[in-house]
Amino acid sequence: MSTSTNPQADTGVASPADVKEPPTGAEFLESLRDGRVIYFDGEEINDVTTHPAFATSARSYARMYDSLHDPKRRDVLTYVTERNTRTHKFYKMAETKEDLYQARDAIAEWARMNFGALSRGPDYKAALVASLAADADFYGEYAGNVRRWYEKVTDEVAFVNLSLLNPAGDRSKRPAEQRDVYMHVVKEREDGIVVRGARMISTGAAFSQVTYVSQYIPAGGLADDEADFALGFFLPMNAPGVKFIGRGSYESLAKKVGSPFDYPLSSRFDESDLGLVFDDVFVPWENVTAYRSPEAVNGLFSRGFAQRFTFHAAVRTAVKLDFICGLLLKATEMQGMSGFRGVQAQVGELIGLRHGIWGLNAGMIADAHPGPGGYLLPNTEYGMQWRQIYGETFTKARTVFLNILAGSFIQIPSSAKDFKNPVIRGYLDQYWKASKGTAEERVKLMRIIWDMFSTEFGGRTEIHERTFAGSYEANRIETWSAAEHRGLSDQFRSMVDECMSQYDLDGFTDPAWSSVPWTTNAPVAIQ
Ligand SMILES: Cc1cc2nc3c(=O)[nH]c(=O)nc-3n(C[C@H](O)[C@H](O)[C@H](O)COP(=O)(O)OP(=O)(O)OC[C@H]3O[C@@H](n4cnc5c(N)ncnc54)[C@H](O)[C@@H]3O)c2cc1C
Repeated sequence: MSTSTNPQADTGVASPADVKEPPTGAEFLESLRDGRVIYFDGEEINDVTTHPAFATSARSYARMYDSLHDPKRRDVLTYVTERNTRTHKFYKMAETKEDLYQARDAIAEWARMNFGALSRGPDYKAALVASLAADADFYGEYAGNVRRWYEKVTDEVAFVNLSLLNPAGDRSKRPAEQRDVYMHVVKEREDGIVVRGARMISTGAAFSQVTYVSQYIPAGGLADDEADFALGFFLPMNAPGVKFIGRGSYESLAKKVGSPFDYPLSSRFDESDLGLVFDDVFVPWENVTAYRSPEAVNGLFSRGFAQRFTFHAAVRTAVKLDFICGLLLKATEMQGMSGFRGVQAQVGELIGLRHGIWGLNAGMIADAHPGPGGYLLPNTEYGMQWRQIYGETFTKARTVFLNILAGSFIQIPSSAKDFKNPVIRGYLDQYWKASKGTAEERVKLMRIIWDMFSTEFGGRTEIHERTFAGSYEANRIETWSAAEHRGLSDQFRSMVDECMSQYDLDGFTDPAWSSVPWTTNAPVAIQ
């Protein structure tokens, strides 16, 4: 990898020492050719950089890596660590609010490159490794592994895949009753452990360089007697016995039935969601961060990861809402609707929802609080609220588009080829045009909106935005439990106690009110 002069090490001392630069896009793509096993469409594939289901989306991530070297973007995106490595700013464990502002801007810069479509770039996993490292001592004998993996992932800007959820299986049963499905340890060896079972979904797995596996049991966590399931470890994507099972590819669908003009998002921002099977996989001790410890595994979420991942997600989704607002503004202007009061009210409502997400993110920084290791965590409460409202916000946005654009969605010709046929084009140019825009411009815009909300890619987008950060119920239960743990609920209760202490059966107890004579025959003015 290339080196260059270091202008801005985070030691604060300008140093002429050589900086280890991040991977380029080409180096990133090369790293994915590691022989990993992905089952897709009835076959085993090993090279996602050439396979039609993944290759174009892989370039969207490569572009992000290249941007780390772009002189126009580098200062917004990167900082230089004390190890003299250049990396994305969100890997930094925040010491000041300024660190969080800088992280916000770096996350937003990357998110704008894909219009908020790629939810799990390497920066999302920075939320994970930095929260682990800030809290390394919590992992006891594995603290050294936690620190070493943090440094490795940070210095290499490694794309980490995160797998926390068990397959749907039978939700009425505890993990111990589902050993045949849920991943757990089956053997302890001198040099490591052997694990077996499956995991639900890993977004971005096809493009990741390493997997982190732990456990998240919504709204409660693992019990003490479920230690076989209480594991945390890093694993190379090509570890023997690891099998990934892909869902349908929207990129591949776009290639089969259309063109980038027809599927402008599906065709290049399909971030992939792969199921994971561990077919007796060996994990060496040096990769383990938690072993048979429900306490360590349950702690991951609340002790930093929840705060940092919701911070990342709030920025990414706020950028996405910027884009969605732009789509709505352009579509309503193009079709002569923007002067209608009812339309203005709906556009205004959507813009307001967008403000709400940016505002929550600003609150996460303004009201950041100390977390493990003394590092600053984005505010817990605003992060929890982002989890609750963003899914509904996305669905609301979709509803606004359906209400306003209605039949325009369907008045989209079958493919870009129609514009290339002079006979069809003649009719389209005449009858498919908008009040402000040619037929081609109008269809081009409608195709983005349709892809955002209503293609197979759009359907996946909605379920993703509603639940990737937890189920509807878990998101709300955890807001309640965080309020209990952080003393907020006691504050709420004490306000009620104060109110109730101001009067009793004999009247007001507080002199502010009790000093006024209480007359039961006070006149009631009726007008
Ligand atoms: C597109 C997408 C990408 C994802 N990417 C990732 C990823 O990269 N990594 C990862 O680890 N996970 C990922 N997930 C998983 C995601 O975190 C979960 O889907 C989410 O937490 C919801 O879990 P679930 O579908 O298992 O819902 P469940 O937990 O099954 O809950 C669904 C509903 O069932 C009910 N319910 C379930 N269990 C109980 C119970 N015990 N008691 C009472 N009621 C119950 C509740 O009403 C709940 O709202 C992804 C999900 C999606 C949709």
